[in-house]
Amino acid sequence: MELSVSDLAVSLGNRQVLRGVAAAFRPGRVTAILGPNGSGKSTLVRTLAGLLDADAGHVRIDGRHIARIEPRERARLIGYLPQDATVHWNVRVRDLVALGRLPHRSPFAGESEADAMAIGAALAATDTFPLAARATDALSGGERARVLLARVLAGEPRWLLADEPLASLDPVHQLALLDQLRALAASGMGVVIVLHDLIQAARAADDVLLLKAGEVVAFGPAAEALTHQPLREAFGVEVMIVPDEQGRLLPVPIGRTKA
Ligand SMILES: Nc1ncnc2c1ncn2[C@@H]1O[C@H](COP(=O)(O)OP(=O)(O)OP(=O)(O)O)[C@@H](O)[C@H]1O
Repeated sequence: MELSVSDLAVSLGNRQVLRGVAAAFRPGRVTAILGPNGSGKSTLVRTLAGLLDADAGHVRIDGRHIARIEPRERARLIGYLPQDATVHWNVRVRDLVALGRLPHRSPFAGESEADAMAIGAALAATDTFPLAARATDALSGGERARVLLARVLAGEPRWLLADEPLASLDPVHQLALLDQLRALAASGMGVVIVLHDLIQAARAADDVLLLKAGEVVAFGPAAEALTHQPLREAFGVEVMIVPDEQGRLLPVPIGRTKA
Protein backbone atom coordinates (compact mmCIF):
# COMPACT_ATOMS: atom_id res chain seq x y z
CA MET A 1 0.00 0.00 0.00
CA GLU A 2 2.18 2.78 -1.35
CA LEU A 3 1.63 6.46 -0.58
CA SER A 4 2.78 8.59 -3.47
CA VAL A 5 2.75 12.11 -4.81
CA SER A 6 3.39 13.17 -8.36
CA ASP A 7 4.17 16.61 -9.68
CA LEU A 8 2.62 18.16 -6.60
CA ALA A 9 2.14 21.92 -6.30
CA VAL A 10 0.51 23.50 -3.24
CA SER A 11 -0.17 27.14 -2.43
CA LEU A 12 -0.99 28.74 0.89
CA GLY A 13 -2.59 32.15 0.60
CA ASN A 14 -1.04 33.47 -2.60
CA ARG A 15 2.36 31.79 -2.05
CA GLN A 16 3.35 28.66 -3.85
CA VAL A 17 4.86 26.56 -1.09
CA LEU A 18 5.49 23.24 -2.90
CA ARG A 19 6.30 22.72 -6.56
CA GLY A 20 7.03 19.64 -8.65
CA VAL A 21 7.21 17.31 -5.64
CA ALA A 22 7.31 13.65 -6.60
CA ALA A 23 7.94 10.80 -4.18
CA ALA A 24 6.71 7.31 -3.43
CA PHE A 25 6.71 6.43 0.27
CA ARG A 26 6.89 2.76 1.04
CA PRO A 27 5.13 0.84 3.80
CA GLY A 28 7.33 -0.98 6.27
CA ARG A 29 9.84 1.86 6.20
CA VAL A 30 10.51 5.03 8.15
CA THR A 31 10.86 8.06 5.89
CA ALA A 32 12.17 11.30 7.36
CA ILE A 33 11.36 14.63 5.72
CA LEU A 34 14.04 17.23 6.39
CA GLY A 35 14.68 20.75 5.18
CA PRO A 36 15.28 24.29 6.39
CA ASN A 37 12.58 26.25 8.23
CA GLY A 38 9.83 27.25 5.83
CA SER A 39 10.88 24.74 3.13
CA GLY A 40 7.41 23.17 3.08
CA LYS A 41 7.76 20.07 5.29
CA SER A 42 4.54 20.61 7.26
CA THR A 43 2.71 21.57 4.09
CA LEU A 44 3.81 18.33 2.42
CA VAL A 45 2.74 16.21 5.38
CA ARG A 46 -0.63 17.95 5.62
CA THR A 47 -1.16 17.41 1.90
CA LEU A 48 -0.22 13.72 2.25
CA ALA A 49 -2.81 13.47 5.03
CA GLY A 50 -5.45 14.84 2.67
CA LEU A 51 -5.86 18.05 4.69
CA LEU A 52 -4.71 20.47 1.99
CA ASP A 53 -5.75 20.54 -1.64
CA ALA A 54 -3.09 20.56 -4.32
CA ASP A 55 -3.03 23.14 -7.12
CA ALA A 56 -1.55 20.46 -9.33
CA GLY A 57 -0.59 16.82 -8.99
CA HIS A 58 -2.11 14.12 -6.83
CA VAL A 59 -1.65 12.21 -3.62
CA ARG A 60 -2.43 8.54 -4.09
CA ILE A 61 -2.67 5.70 -1.63
CA ASP A 62 -2.41 2.36 -3.34
CA GLY A 63 -3.22 4.12 -6.59
CA ARG A 64 -6.42 5.75 -5.25
CA HIS A 65 -6.70 9.52 -5.18
CA ILE A 66 -6.74 10.53 -1.55
CA ALA A 67 -9.28 13.29 -2.19
CA ARG A 68 -11.77 10.66 -3.31
CA ILE A 69 -11.51 8.47 -0.20
CA GLU A 70 -14.30 9.21 2.25
CA PRO A 71 -13.05 10.77 5.52
CA ARG A 72 -13.80 7.81 7.79
CA GLU A 73 -11.88 5.38 5.63
CA ARG A 74 -9.11 7.92 5.20
CA ALA A 75 -8.86 8.23 8.98
CA ARG A 76 -8.39 4.46 9.22
CA LEU A 77 -5.67 4.55 6.59
CA ILE A 78 -3.77 7.63 7.73
CA GLY A 79 -2.99 8.79 11.24
CA TYR A 80 -1.76 12.37 11.33
CA LEU A 81 0.01 13.97 14.27
CA PRO A 82 0.31 17.73 13.75
CA GLN A 83 3.11 19.96 14.95
CA ASP A 84 2.14 21.69 18.24
CA ALA A 85 -0.97 19.58 18.63
CA THR A 86 -3.30 20.89 21.30
CA VAL A 87 -6.01 19.29 23.40
CA HIS A 88 -9.22 21.26 23.41
CA TRP A 89 -11.06 19.47 26.17
CA ASN A 90 -9.81 18.58 29.58
CA VAL A 91 -10.57 14.88 29.40
CA ARG A 92 -8.81 11.99 31.07
CA VAL A 93 -5.83 10.65 29.16
CA ARG A 94 -7.39 7.26 28.45
CA ASP A 95 -10.58 8.89 27.13
CA LEU A 96 -8.52 11.09 24.82
CA VAL A 97 -6.58 8.09 23.51
CA ALA A 98 -9.90 6.24 23.04
CA LEU A 99 -11.00 8.99 20.61
CA GLY A 100 -8.43 7.52 18.22
CA ARG A 101 -10.77 4.54 17.81
CA LEU A 102 -13.64 6.60 16.41
CA PRO A 103 -12.95 5.75 12.74
CA HIS A 104 -13.37 2.07 13.68
CA ARG A 105 -16.55 2.35 15.76
CA SER A 106 -20.11 2.50 14.59
CA PRO A 107 -22.05 5.47 15.96
CA PHE A 108 -23.17 5.03 19.59
CA ALA A 109 -21.46 1.63 19.88
CA GLY A 110 -19.60 1.00 23.11
CA GLU A 111 -15.94 0.15 23.35
CA SER A 112 -15.22 -3.31 21.92
CA GLU A 113 -12.52 -5.70 23.03
CA ALA A 114 -10.52 -4.76 19.92
CA ASP A 115 -10.85 -1.08 20.89
CA ALA A 116 -9.62 -1.79 24.42
CA MET A 117 -6.66 -3.81 23.09
CA ALA A 118 -5.66 -1.07 20.65
CA ILE A 119 -5.93 1.62 23.33
CA GLY A 120 -3.83 -0.46 25.72
CA ALA A 121 -1.20 -1.10 23.06
CA ALA A 122 -1.04 2.61 22.20
CA LEU A 123 -0.62 3.58 25.87
CA ALA A 124 2.12 0.98 26.26
CA ALA A 125 3.92 2.02 23.05
CA THR A 126 4.13 5.62 24.20
CA ASP A 127 4.93 4.90 27.85
CA THR A 128 1.72 6.65 28.91
CA PHE A 129 0.01 3.86 30.88
CA PRO A 130 0.95 5.57 34.16
CA LEU A 131 -0.83 8.72 32.93
CA ALA A 132 -4.07 6.99 31.88
CA ALA A 133 -6.22 8.31 34.73
CA ARG A 134 -4.76 11.82 34.70
CA ALA A 135 -6.49 14.92 33.33
CA THR A 136 -4.90 16.07 30.08
CA ASP A 137 -4.54 19.68 31.21
CA ALA A 138 -2.38 18.53 34.11
CA LEU A 139 0.32 17.05 31.86
CA SER A 140 3.68 18.46 30.90
CA GLY A 141 4.25 19.38 27.25
CA GLY A 142 6.24 16.22 26.56
CA GLU A 143 3.70 14.00 28.34
CA ARG A 144 0.91 15.59 26.31
CA ALA A 145 2.86 15.00 23.09
CA ARG A 146 3.17 11.30 23.92
CA VAL A 147 -0.53 11.04 24.78
CA LEU A 148 -1.46 12.66 21.46
CA LEU A 149 0.74 10.18 19.65
CA ALA A 150 -1.01 7.40 21.59
CA ARG A 151 -4.36 8.68 20.30
CA VAL A 152 -3.11 8.40 16.71
CA LEU A 153 -1.63 4.93 17.31
CA ALA A 154 -4.88 3.71 18.90
CA GLY A 155 -6.46 4.13 15.46
CA GLU A 156 -4.04 1.50 14.09
CA PRO A 157 -3.52 3.44 10.85
CA ARG A 158 -1.71 1.93 7.88
CA TRP A 159 0.28 5.14 7.64
CA LEU A 160 1.57 7.35 10.43
CA LEU A 161 2.40 10.93 9.43
CA ALA A 162 3.99 12.84 12.30
CA ASP A 163 5.18 16.44 12.16
CA GLU A 164 8.18 16.92 14.46
CA PRO A 165 7.08 14.27 16.97
CA LEU A 166 10.34 14.59 18.93
CA ALA A 167 10.13 18.34 19.49
CA SER A 168 9.10 18.43 23.15
CA LEU A 169 10.52 15.09 24.29
CA ASP A 170 13.48 14.53 26.58
CA PRO A 171 16.38 12.44 25.17
CA VAL A 172 15.18 9.16 26.64
CA HIS A 173 11.69 9.57 25.25
CA GLN A 174 13.11 10.73 21.90
CA LEU A 175 15.14 7.53 21.62
CA ALA A 176 12.21 5.44 22.83
CA LEU A 177 9.90 7.04 20.27
CA LEU A 178 12.35 6.50 17.42
CA ASP A 179 12.67 2.83 18.45
CA GLN A 180 8.88 2.64 18.58
CA LEU A 181 8.53 4.12 15.10
CA ARG A 182 11.03 1.59 13.79
CA ALA A 183 9.05 -1.21 15.44
CA LEU A 184 5.81 0.08 13.88
CA ALA A 185 7.47 0.16 10.48
CA ALA A 186 8.81 -3.36 11.03
CA SER A 187 5.22 -4.47 11.64
CA GLY A 188 4.27 -3.12 8.21
CA MET A 189 3.12 0.42 8.93
CA GLY A 190 4.35 3.22 6.72
CA VAL A 191 5.93 5.94 8.85
CA VAL A 192 6.66 9.45 7.60
CA ILE A 193 8.10 11.92 10.08
CA VAL A 194 9.32 15.48 9.90
CA LEU A 195 12.62 15.80 11.73
CA HIS A 196 15.18 18.55 12.20
CA ASP A 197 18.07 16.58 13.61
CA LEU A 198 20.31 15.04 10.95
CA ILE A 199 21.78 12.49 13.33
CA GLN A 200 18.40 11.30 14.55
CA ALA A 201 17.29 11.01 10.94
CA ALA A 202 20.37 8.92 10.09
CA ARG A 203 19.66 6.66 13.07
CA ALA A 204 15.92 6.24 12.56
CA ALA A 205 15.10 6.64 8.89
CA ASP A 206 15.35 4.13 6.08
CA ASP A 207 14.61 6.82 3.52
CA VAL A 208 15.06 10.58 3.55
CA LEU A 209 13.36 13.31 1.55
CA LEU A 210 15.23 16.61 1.56
CA LEU A 211 13.23 19.72 0.73
CA LYS A 212 14.48 23.18 -0.07
CA ALA A 213 12.19 26.10 -0.89
CA GLY A 214 9.34 23.75 -1.74
CA GLU A 215 11.32 21.47 -4.06
CA VAL A 216 12.86 18.04 -3.58
CA VAL A 217 16.65 18.16 -3.34
CA ALA A 218 17.09 14.44 -2.70
CA PHE A 219 14.89 11.42 -2.02
CA GLY A 220 16.26 7.99 -1.38
CA PRO A 221 17.98 5.73 1.15
CA ALA A 222 19.21 7.68 4.18
CA ALA A 223 22.81 6.61 3.53
CA GLU A 224 22.67 8.36 0.14
CA ALA A 225 20.55 11.42 0.96
CA LEU A 226 22.33 12.33 4.19
CA THR A 227 25.69 12.91 2.52
CA HIS A 228 27.85 15.96 1.84
CA GLN A 229 26.42 17.27 -1.41
CA PRO A 230 22.66 16.94 -0.77
CA LEU A 231 23.05 18.43 2.73
CA ARG A 232 25.16 21.27 1.35
CA GLU A 233 22.48 21.94 -1.24
CA ALA A 234 19.49 21.71 1.12
CA PHE A 235 20.87 23.38 4.25
CA GLY A 236 24.10 25.08 3.29
CA VAL A 237 25.94 23.10 5.95
CA GLU A 238 29.11 21.06 5.91
CA VAL A 239 29.04 17.74 7.72
CA MET A 240 31.52 15.22 9.01
CA ILE A 241 30.32 11.67 8.39
CA VAL A 242 30.96 9.54 11.47
CA PRO A 243 30.09 5.85 11.78
CA ASP A 244 28.15 4.83 14.89
CA GLU A 245 28.62 1.59 16.81
CA GLN A 246 26.32 -0.23 14.36
CA GLY A 247 28.10 1.05 11.28
CA ARG A 248 25.44 3.61 10.35
CA LEU A 249 26.88 6.80 8.91
CA LEU A 250 25.90 9.85 10.96
CA PRO A 251 26.23 13.33 9.42
CA VAL A 252 27.49 15.69 12.11
CA PRO A 253 27.11 19.39 11.14
CA ILE A 254 30.47 21.13 11.50
CA GLY A 255 29.92 24.51 9.84
CA ARG A 256 28.18 26.55 7.22
CA THR A 257 29.09 26.13 3.58
CA LYS A 258 31.23 29.05 2.42
CA ALA A 259 29.66 31.02 -0.41
N1 LIG B 1 -1.41 30.17 5.84
C1 LIG B 1 -0.32 30.51 5.16
N2 LIG B 1 -0.37 31.46 4.19
C2 LIG B 1 0.74 31.79 3.47
N3 LIG B 1 1.95 31.22 3.65
C3 LIG B 1 2.04 30.27 4.60
C4 LIG B 1 0.93 29.86 5.39
N4 LIG B 1 1.34 28.89 6.24
C5 LIG B 1 2.66 28.70 5.99
N5 LIG B 1 3.08 29.52 5.01
C6 LIG B 1 4.44 29.60 4.43
O1 LIG B 1 4.67 28.41 3.70
C7 LIG B 1 6.03 28.04 3.79
C8 LIG B 1 6.16 26.59 4.19
O2 LIG B 1 5.66 26.44 5.50
P1 LIG B 1 5.76 25.04 6.26
O3 LIG B 1 5.11 25.21 7.59
O4 LIG B 1 5.27 23.96 5.36
O5 LIG B 1 7.35 24.91 6.41
P2 LIG B 1 8.23 23.92 7.29
O6 LIG B 1 9.31 23.39 6.39
O7 LIG B 1 7.37 22.90 7.96
O8 LIG B 1 8.87 24.92 8.35
P3 LIG B 1 9.40 24.76 9.87
O9 LIG B 1 10.67 23.95 9.81
O10 LIG B 1 9.70 26.18 10.25
O11 LIG B 1 8.32 24.12 10.68
C9 LIG B 1 6.69 29.01 4.76
O12 LIG B 1 7.39 29.97 4.00
C10 LIG B 1 5.52 29.65 5.48
O13 LIG B 1 5.83 30.97 5.84
